[in-house]
Amino acid sequence: MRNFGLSIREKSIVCIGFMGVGKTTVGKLLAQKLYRSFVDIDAEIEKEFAMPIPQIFEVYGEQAFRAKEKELIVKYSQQPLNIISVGGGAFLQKEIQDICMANCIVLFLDISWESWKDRVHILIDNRPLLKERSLEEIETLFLERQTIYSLNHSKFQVDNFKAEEAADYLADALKLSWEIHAPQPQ
Ligand SMILES: Nc1ncnc2c1ncn2[C@@H]1O[C@H](COP(=O)(O)OP(=O)(O)OP(=O)(O)O)[C@@H](O)[C@H]1O
Ligand SMILES: O=C(O)C1=C[C@@H](O)[C@@H](O)[C@H](O)C1
Ligand SMILES: [Mg+2]
Repeated sequence: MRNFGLSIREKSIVCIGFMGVGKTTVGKLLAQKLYRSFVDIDAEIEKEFAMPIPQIFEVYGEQAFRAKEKELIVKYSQQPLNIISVGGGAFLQKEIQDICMANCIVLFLDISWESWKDRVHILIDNRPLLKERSLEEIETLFLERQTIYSLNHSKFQVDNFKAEEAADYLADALKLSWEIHAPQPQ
């Protein structure tokens, strides 16, 4: 699908960031506030394989997971008016970076390591890449991934925001930027 000519208000918004930062939680709330469709790529992948992510990794391997991740992001990023939450590793793939940067507004949800590490216990069961690692190794992965996420159009620091507050702030900021970008009446 070609989407040349989408205005900034029509472009889909892609939420990127480390596992557990809140892409799914905040992305879903943001979609409600902006009356957009919400797409969670991890959930779409689970639907396609008809099994949860840890099982996909076990049965088909990470490579098959990454291939499906790319296929789905290519599809949804070219549609207008979606809020798309991608998995924490999606932006490691150059083709995904390129297509999202070209077609969408890429929003990096950032969090400090200090805040993130308090969440590890609620995340570990469903994230195969966390299960294999010690806390020190997860911190290394967290820091390495920061470079990947630094490719974005906009960044929001979630540390001191509840999910609902973050979504409210982002919805207001986006609406304001759309007003500013809109052609002014003569
Ligand atoms: N702003 C927040 N404050 C506190 N907890 C939060 C916040 N946002 C999300 N959470 C909690 O953190 C956990 C992970 O959130 P979520 O699943 O949205 O992360 P994610 O970025 O989508 O992760 P993944 O990359 O693995 O898909 C959930 O239990 C969620 O309730
Ligand atoms: O950071 C990652 O590489 C991942 C994050 C999750 O959202 C899932 O996409 C999967 O567990 C891999
Ligand atoms: Mg998620």
